[in-house]
Parts: sequence; C-alpha cells; structure tokens
Amino acid sequence: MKQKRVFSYGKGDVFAYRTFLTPLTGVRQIPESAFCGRSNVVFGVNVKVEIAGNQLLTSFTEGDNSLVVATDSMKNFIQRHLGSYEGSTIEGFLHYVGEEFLKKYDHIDSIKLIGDEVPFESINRVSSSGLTESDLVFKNSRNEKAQASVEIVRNGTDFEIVNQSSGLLDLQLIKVRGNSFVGFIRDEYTTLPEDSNRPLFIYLNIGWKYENVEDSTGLDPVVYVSAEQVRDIASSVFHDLETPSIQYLIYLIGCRVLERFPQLQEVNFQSQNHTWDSVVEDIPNSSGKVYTEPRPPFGFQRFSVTKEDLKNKQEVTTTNNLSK
Ligand SMILES: O=c1[nH]c(=O)c2[nH]c(=O)[nH]c2[nH]1
Repeated sequence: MKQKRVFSYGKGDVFAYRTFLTPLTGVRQIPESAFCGRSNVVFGVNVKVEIAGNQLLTSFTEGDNSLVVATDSMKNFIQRHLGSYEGSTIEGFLHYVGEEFLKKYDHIDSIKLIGDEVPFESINRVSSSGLTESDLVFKNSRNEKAQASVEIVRNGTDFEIVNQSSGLLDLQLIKVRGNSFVGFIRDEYTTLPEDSNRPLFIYLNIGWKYENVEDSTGLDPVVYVSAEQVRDIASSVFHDLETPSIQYLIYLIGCRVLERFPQLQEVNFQSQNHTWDSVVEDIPNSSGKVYTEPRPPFGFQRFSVTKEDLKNKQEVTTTNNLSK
C-alpha cells in the first residue's frame, strides 16, 4: 500500500501580549460560577503554528525555498495580527490569524494553530472605597490555563474549519475528605488497601467542542463557554460528590458541563491521580493528618462525555424519581 506522505512546518512558542484587548462581556452566567467576563487589560497567548501544502514538497525534496514562508515571518504575522484583532477570545484570535494567513499565502493548503493562554490575574489595591481590583497591575498566574486550537483548510476560494477545540489545562484540585476508592478487584497483585476516606488530589485537562464552531469565537458572548466557568463547574461537582473514583467524578463533571452548555457537543477529560501518601495518621486533638507527595508512577484516565450520556443520565434520574 502506498503511504500518504505527511509534511508540514511551523513555529512554536510564539508569545504575544496585548494590552487593552476588547473586554469579554455578556457571557451567560451559570449557578456554579461568579465569572461574568474578562477585562482583557492584559491578554497573553503562546501560539504554535503549523502549515501544510502540496507546493511545499520541493522545499523538502529539492531544497527549493522559493515558496517557503520563513517561520520567523510566521511569528511576525501572528504577533502583528494581535494588534488588529478586534475580538476578545483566544479562539476568535486563532480563527482570525488562520484565515488571514491563508488569504495572504494562497499556495498554503491548511493551517493549524494552538494557543495557550498566558494567564494574568487581577489583584487588589487600596482605594478610597476600600479594597478594589487594580486595573493596572496583574499577577502572572502559574495555575491552570485555557487552551484553544483550530485547523483551517482551503476549499476553493473558501476556508473550512475542519477541527476546533477549546480547553482548560492543568487544573489541580485537592479534596481533603469525602472520597473513597473501594470495591476494585482484589487478587494476588493487589497491595492497595481499600480506602473509605482519602484526600483526592487530581490534575485535570478538560476539552470541549461546540456543535457550531462559530460559537467558539466569542463573537456572540451568550453562547461562548469560558474556561473559568468549566473550572468552576469541575470544582463545584467535586465538592458536592462523595467520590467513589476519579472515573465517576469526571463523568459527572462532563454531564454537568453539557447540561449548562447545550451549545457543546462533547466534553473530554485527561485526569491524573496525584493523591498524597499519608505520613502522620493520628494527630492528638485534631482531625488532620500529615501527607507527602505520592511516589511515582501515577494513574490516569481518559474519557469523553457526549449528549448521549446526558440522555441516559436523565433516564436514570427519572427512574429514581418514579420509584420514590
Ligand atoms: O479513582 C481511582 N481510580 C482508579 O482506577 C484507581 N486505581 C488506583 O490504584 N487508585 C485509583 N483511584
């Protein structure tokens, strides 16, 4: 069988910071989250760009650079277009840059862009009305960050978005009690004791896809799903659930995200278990314990939740209600 050759090239770690980007306002609020928008006084993004096209083949096979857009120029293109972007989201920016790039270089067939948020948090200052948020000073956050990606393919004179996803990377949550892990297979390989009350420390990457990719841009903020809202749903479901496992927890988080945002078609998860090892079990006059980092290796889960799951879940709820 003749294998189709794959070739592309691009640039990673294209950092671009924009001050006073159009604020994101008018998002639909949900019960789990106080999030109602982003000031975008500081908007930071780290972009990876990758382009492909049949006409680029001879740049690999013959050293012919006549149709090569230097990756240095790609960097400039992305950074300069952050200056002319009029929207307010990473998703919207990637759509804009991708289409403009394909318009500018008509021998390029497709472009993939991934944008990682460089997050900046607001901080408080003392003003005449007490503590208020500074609109000048922001804190570079080392916590979770949003991510978006888009792949655009030239289709005649038009452009087709063949892939779009949004997400939240590296959300790290600890729940100090109310988690168990029991009932798993016990055999000659089992050393893990059953635990009816463990401190559960999880790392989560959560991704989501829209039914209609246009909704991801934030142009209509009412149907935009922010990473902050997904973060708040995840922590709220974690708080409320007596977790029997990470598997069940991520399933329920996915269902809640889809319940809140019917404009999504799928929510997917990559989770890791970083539950602490205990060092001091009994502290006199305290319900606390001392823990340390777990020894490697770590466990992980992958799962995607779709609208089908929601239907099935509703049936379960209905059955429970009927049997009451
Ligand atoms: O939530 C968990 N799921 C597992 O599959 C698993 N396996 C394990 O050792 N600990 C855990 N925890």
